Formats: sequence, structure tokens, C-alpha cells
Amino acid sequence: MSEEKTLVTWHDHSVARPRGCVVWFTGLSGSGKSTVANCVDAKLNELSARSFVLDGDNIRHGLNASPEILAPIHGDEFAKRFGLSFGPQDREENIRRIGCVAEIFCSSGTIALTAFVSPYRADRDRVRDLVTRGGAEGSENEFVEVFVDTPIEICEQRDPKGLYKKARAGEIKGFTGIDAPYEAPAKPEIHLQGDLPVETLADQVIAWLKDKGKL
Ligand SMILES: Nc1ncnc2c1ncn2[C@@H]1O[C@H](COP(=O)(O)OS(=O)(=O)O)[C@@H](OP(=O)(O)O)[C@H]1O
Ligand SMILES: Nc1ncnc2c1ncn2[C@@H]1O[C@H](COP(=O)(O)OP(=O)(O)O)[C@@H](O)[C@H]1O
Repeated sequence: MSEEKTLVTWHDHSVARPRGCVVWFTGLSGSGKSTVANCVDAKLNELSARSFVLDGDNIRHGLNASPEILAPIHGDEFAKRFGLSFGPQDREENIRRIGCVAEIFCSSGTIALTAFVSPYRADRDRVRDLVTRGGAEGSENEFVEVFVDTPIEICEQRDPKGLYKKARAGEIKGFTGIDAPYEAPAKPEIHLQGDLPVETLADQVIAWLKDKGKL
């Protein structure tokens, strides 16, 4: 990304806005979203491009914390009102909020790398619309949907948090891919075969960004 780009201030759209980009990784739990996103982040930093990863580790423990995390800190009433779990409506709100944060990063010229299951096509499409519409006239904010396509059998073999095992045992209800749906992207900009090596997948994303003039 060209370093001499002028950062736009919110109110002044007369300045050429930097080229923003949201790279939206979607896939089953354990498919490799965060690992690949962080590898892409490291490669972008080597190329002097400004990027930042948003994933469950930094978002679902703060901005979109669950009621279980909030209750001991803010009390049950607050937790019930503002905590987000994994029902369809809470996932919709989770992705909506993340989309707003990603768009803000994007509008500052940062490449926002988001890694969330984001199972519902409508939720992802709403973020796509926000990001592409969010740029000023003639800006080039782009939403790049990256499908991390890893068979559930491999995700279950990996199961780093033991959640698939708990879901299979009925200890977790509404787990994506087990007893909650995952709507695969119909036409993602990038389709990754999730069982290939991480470096190979990250290089595929970098090559796409270069090819599209984002770097
Ligand atoms: N019911 C259920 N379904 C799916 N995933 C669950 C669930 N409960 C907890 N987890 C863990 O939460 C991570 C998914 O959070 P996301 O914010 O990415 O989900 S979503 O986009 O709101 O669907 C996901 O982490 P990742 O493995 O990083 O994807 C899971 O480990
Ligand atoms: N391409 C890959 N090949 C082998 N193992 C991977 C690959 N991508 C991720 N992993 C491993 O799989 C597990 C889940 O990866 P993670 O990035 O947390 O997935 P997600 O963010 O989709 O839940 C981790 O233990 C990670 O090291």
C-alpha cells in the first residue's frame, strides 16, 4: 500500500480517501480462519501494508462478550441485555457490530482482516453492502469474502478447544455444522482449500490483493 496516501478525516471527503479493504474470512469453527488471517497479517506487515486482525479472541471477549463473561463483571441484568451468545439473532448482531468496526478500520486505509464463522449469507452480505457503500464517492473500499473451506471431518480432528466433542455429546447446543447451519458463500472472491498448508493459503490471499492493486 502506498505510504504517501493521505489519511482522510471523517468530515473532509475532499481528500482522496485511502484505498480501504475488508478481508472477511468465513468458515466452520476450526477451519483455519484465525491462523490464516494472522499469517496474512504478518505478510502484509512485511510489505509495509497496514493491517489488523479482528477475531473471536479480541471481539467475543470484549465488544461482543457473552452473557457468561459479562455477568460476573456487570451483573446478570446487564449481561442479559448486552451479552451475545450463539442464537441466530445474537450471531446476526455480532456480525453487524464487527462489520461496523471493520468498516471504520477500512476507511482509515487499514486492511481489516476479520475471522468469524459468520454462518449466515444475509449477515455477510449486509457487511459487504456497508463496506462498499461506506466509502466516499469514488473510494475503493472493497469487501473480499474468503471462504476457508475445510471439511468438518478435519475441523473435528483439529478441535483445539474440544468444542466439537462437547457438541457431539450434546453439552453445547446450536453448534455450527453440528446442530446449527453454515451457509457456504455462493461466490466468494477467494475460495481456500482449508486442508492445504497455512503458508500456501496466506500466499493465495496476498497474491489476490496484489493482483487487485490493493498492495
Ligand atoms: N454454538 C457455537 N457455534 C459456533 N461456534 C461456537 C459456539 N459456541 C462457541 N463457539 C466458539 O465461538 C467461535 C465462533 O464465534 P464467532 O463470533 O466467529 O461466531 S459467529 O460468527 O457469531 O457465528 C468459535 O471459535 P472459532 O473456532 O475461532 O471459529 C467457537 O470455538
Ligand atoms: N491450514 C492448516 N493446516 C493445518 N492445521 C491448521 C491449518 N489452519 C489452522 N490449523 C490448526 O487448526 C486449529 C484451528 O485453527 P483456527 O485458526 O483457530 O481456526 P478457526 O479460527 O477457523 O476456528 C489450530 O490448532 C490451527 O493451528
